[in-house]
Amino acid sequence: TTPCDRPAPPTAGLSHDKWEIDHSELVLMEELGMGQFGVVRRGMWRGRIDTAVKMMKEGTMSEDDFIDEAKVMTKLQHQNLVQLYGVCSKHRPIYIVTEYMRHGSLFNYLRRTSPDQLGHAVLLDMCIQVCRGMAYLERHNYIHRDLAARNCLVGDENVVKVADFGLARYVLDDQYTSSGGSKFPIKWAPPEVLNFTRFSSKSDVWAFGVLMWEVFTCGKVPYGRMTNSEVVDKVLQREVLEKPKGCLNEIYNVMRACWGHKPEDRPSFRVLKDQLAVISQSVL
Ligand SMILES: CN(C)c1ccc2c(c1)CCN(c1cccc(-c3cc(Nc4ccc(C(=O)N5CCOCC5)cn4)c(=O)n(C)c3)c1CO)C2=O
Repeated sequence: TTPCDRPAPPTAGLSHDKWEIDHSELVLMEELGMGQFGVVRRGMWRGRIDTAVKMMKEGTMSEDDFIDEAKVMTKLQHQNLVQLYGVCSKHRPIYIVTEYMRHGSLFNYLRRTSPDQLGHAVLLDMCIQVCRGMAYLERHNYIHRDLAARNCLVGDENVVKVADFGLARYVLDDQYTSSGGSKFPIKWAPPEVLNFTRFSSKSDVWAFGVLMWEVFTCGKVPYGRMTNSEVVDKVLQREVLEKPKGCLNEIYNVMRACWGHKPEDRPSFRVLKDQLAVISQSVL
């Protein structure tokens, strides 16, 4: 009998775990930039699906731990999260294959897009989209650990999605992972992270407040040219970022709520989402 008549053996498909992508199904294209783990290129998957492919540079990532985590990450699905499609882990370098976002990072998009195209309604909507993605992660007890405009991506019609959530745990470069390191995201870190590297969804909320400041300044660098140790002193002395020029008081008040000194002083993303929706409907 032809094989298609016989029912597939129960093990069919299990050998190829569904998060495992076959190299032969990917056609690599132009470089998109350089990340924590090395080069990222655009890729075409199965002839028609636009993807971004991170090619893991040796020694940049704890690979086995990540491959275990990839199973969990592929299950995190939301319209404001950059979707992890899967990994090519059968040989080195490992590939991480995700959804492709045409306009690149939110930070660069804010800086290169003219101000008249970025009215306050658009800026607030971008913050609301990031907040929706983060509220989904919060609901799934998933901590980003490096939320910032540089780690969000922009698609068509000003769609914004949160990217690279949870990857900070797999970076091997201790200049990035230790709070004293030159690459640690000090300007997005709350007091309990500066003092004890105690990450939580409430430390993500602090970072979200800084991301809102980045958005409403159209891509300025928080605390300007201050050194990391100057920023640490300011934050521990409860000084916060100033109101962006022209920013509505209601919107700045939300940023300041995200910068509550203690984690319990800060709202959850769930509460933030509702607060931002009210502002969006009433004043804009
Ligand atoms: C540990 N943490 C927090 C990490 C780990 C790795 C990475 C990051 C953080 C963030 C940076 N990063 C990284 C590096 C390189 C690419 C991507 C990256 C870039 C994309 N898209 C684009 C599209 C266009 C352009 C572009 O060149 N332009 C210029 C012309 O006008 C349009 C925009 C750039 N990127 C994209 O879709 N993904 C999914 C990832 C990403 C994001 O993924 C990483 O790979």
